[in-house]
Amino acid sequence: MKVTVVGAGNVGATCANVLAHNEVANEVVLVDIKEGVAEGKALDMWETSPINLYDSRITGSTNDYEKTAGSEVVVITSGIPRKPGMSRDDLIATNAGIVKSVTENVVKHSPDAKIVVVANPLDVMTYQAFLSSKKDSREVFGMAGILDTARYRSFLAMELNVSPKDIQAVLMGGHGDTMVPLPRYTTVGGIPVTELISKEKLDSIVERTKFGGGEIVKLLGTSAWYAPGAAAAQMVEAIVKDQKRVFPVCSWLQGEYGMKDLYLGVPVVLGKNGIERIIELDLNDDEKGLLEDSAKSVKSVLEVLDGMDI
Ligand SMILES: NC(=O)c1ccc[n+]([C@@H]2O[C@H](COP(=O)([O-])OP(=O)(O)OC[C@H]3O[C@@H](n4cnc5c(N)ncnc54)[C@H](O)[C@@H]3O)[C@@H](O)[C@H]2O)c1
Ligand SMILES: O=C(O)C[C@H](O)C(=O)O
Repeated sequence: MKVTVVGAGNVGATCANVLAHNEVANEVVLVDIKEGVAEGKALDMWETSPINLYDSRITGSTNDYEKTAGSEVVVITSGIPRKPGMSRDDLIATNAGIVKSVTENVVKHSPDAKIVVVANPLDVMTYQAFLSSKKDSREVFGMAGILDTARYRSFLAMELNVSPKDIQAVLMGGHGDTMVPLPRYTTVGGIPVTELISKEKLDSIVERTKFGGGEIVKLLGTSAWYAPGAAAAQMVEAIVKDQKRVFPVCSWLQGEYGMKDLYLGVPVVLGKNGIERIIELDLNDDEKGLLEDSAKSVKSVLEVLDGMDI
């Protein structure tokens, strides 16, 4: 079973490495537009197989989509990352065209693939892939919620000095600074987090989470890749192993949460058919207000996309 990762940069290469290392797929194909980069990184990864003891085959290709034919899942990471001082939305002018052409090539060779979009601005790039793929919306979705929730969970684990494994949380909304971590749906080994931490501390962790991407950009001069690559690989694993994992995923809403014709992060069941079910939580008025603000922010970027000639 084959999985393709398009974009052999920081996120794509990390994702491919996790997929091969964890034997999620027996064939991983890495594609990039830059001559030799995907081949070189794939070869370097394959040379770790005798050390790390895996046998997933990993190969690279410079823009030859024939090699991706018949992929079960395709992860689209191709696109420029932001630099300090930029917002994710500033990337739309370059990335919309890249996502469009890559999606068309992907679908031509793997018409049945589930497509996981990673390029930013995430919610709008996922919509672009949906438009360009002409596929069922349950088969085209975006990765952001697993990453954002992981940041939230990791910050809580540091603060409480507990294992991150024991922290469960829900985070919804767009992948921007208006994302909505939900303390009411956050538990530590089954205990509501609000019983273990002061409101002030929890509020500051929620704020840090919302700006978690920017925190890394400021430190590195480019955006994160270890956690994003691992998060995308976790989505691939849920699909190819039909795990029915419950994750926040950027999904096409058709009335859920009172929203229509919009990609936004919501909890879903992820399995072999892609998004198998959207879970609707009974949000309180404050939570609904925050989700609506986040949707508004995504819609303003969608308007930019609508005005573009790509
Ligand atoms: N959704 C998320 O949570 C999340 C997290 C991290 C990064 N991102 C986004 O993912 C994207 C990639 O980030 P990165 O750090 O890996 O960037 P990067 O610059 O390291 O890698 C991007 C790669 O895409 C390739 N590329 C560009 N156009 C292409 C095309 N038409 N076909 C194939 N390959 C092409 C480039 O050559 C480059 O190797 C960015 O848009 C970034 O903002 C999203
Ligand atoms: O912050 C970015 O620009 C990249 C990504 O969306 C992230 O959250 O790490």
